Amino acid sequence: MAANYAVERKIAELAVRRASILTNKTFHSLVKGTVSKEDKSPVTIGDFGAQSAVIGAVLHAFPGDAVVGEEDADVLRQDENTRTLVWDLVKGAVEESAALNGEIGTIQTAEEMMDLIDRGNSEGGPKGRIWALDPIDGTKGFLRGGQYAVCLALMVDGEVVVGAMGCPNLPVDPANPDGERGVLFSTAKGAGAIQKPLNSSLDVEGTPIAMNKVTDLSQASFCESVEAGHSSHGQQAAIAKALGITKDSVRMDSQAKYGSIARGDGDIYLRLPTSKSYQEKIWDHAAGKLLVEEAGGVVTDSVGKTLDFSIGRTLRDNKGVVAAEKDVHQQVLDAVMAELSKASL
Ligand SMILES: Nc1ncnc2c1ncn2[C@@H]1O[C@H](COP(=O)(O)O)[C@@H](O)[C@H]1OP(=O)(O)O
Ligand SMILES: [Mg+2]
Ligand SMILES: [Mg+2]
Ligand SMILES: [Mg+2]
Repeated sequence: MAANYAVERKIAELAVRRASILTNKTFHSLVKGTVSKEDKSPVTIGDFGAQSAVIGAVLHAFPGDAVVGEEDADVLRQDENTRTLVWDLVKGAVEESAALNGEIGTIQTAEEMMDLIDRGNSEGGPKGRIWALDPIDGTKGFLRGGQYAVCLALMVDGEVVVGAMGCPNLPVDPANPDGERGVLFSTAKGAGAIQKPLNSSLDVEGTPIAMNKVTDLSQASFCESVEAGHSSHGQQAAIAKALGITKDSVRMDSQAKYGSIARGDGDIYLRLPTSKSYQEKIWDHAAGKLLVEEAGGVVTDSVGKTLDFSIGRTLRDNKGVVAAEKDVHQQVLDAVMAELSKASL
């Protein structure tokens, strides 16, 4: 029988939830009011804190696993002020989440916190159990008070089998954008995808999510990056035109885009390369890709190749992302390839 990874999925949910408590606190205590300054530290603090909160939980449950995490603790080891700030936040979030989350491993000292952050140093690869972690995905969104996500996935022998994503600023009900915020998405291969409020009690199963069935592509809508440097808005507009799409794109930062289309809030996510040299990172796509697939979608790169998570910390053999409901993915991909063939990238 195929493994169902139910325990890993549960731990991933709890880990991401603990880190989301921390990033939320970081925003409210440090970021607000500093956004206009050229000060990167608030987001850096959130990144470090969230990485230790997640890795601590993952390795408490699965001590033999490896982790590919975006950050390392070099700065914290050198800079005592930043270290103290991060440690205060981590201590607080670990205590606060213990009541909500049950026992997912404490973090006792600042040293232990830094060691946990540095356990994210796996080189990835095709063998064994490797977690991919983006402690704050969408740093620009985080600083704006917009969308960002804590993203965690488990890969086994190079294949993504579990994904969890905390989106603290995403409305629970897309039809009620001013209502409760904070969504936890999770998925496991073959088991579908769910969402639940981030602050749900432990026994809440969550609501299954599914992509919209698109019968007429001209009625579809795109979810795209806010940042023009991350995905070409001009080419996206040309592709929309070729497909007869007239609805405005929904723009948001981070992998919340994958979560949004997975729950039918938007239909298509394109990431169109803006430079030849940028290599997408595995932690920027692993959880989101499985969420979309388990909600009825297909995810490829911009020439139709599957995303290859087995070759290290990056997706260096892939260019861009095309995510859409499975029955229309090919049609969207054809329009993408036609448009990109016009460019000299
Ligand atoms: N030139 C680039 N092209 C594509 N993605 C990028 C580029 N530079 C940074 N990113 C990554 O895009 C992700 C968020 O993009 P978006 O919110 O637009 O989808 C982040 O993970 C960010 O990395 P980083 O986390 O290092 O900032
Ligand atoms: Mg990222
Ligand atoms: Mg990040
Ligand atoms: Mg970053």
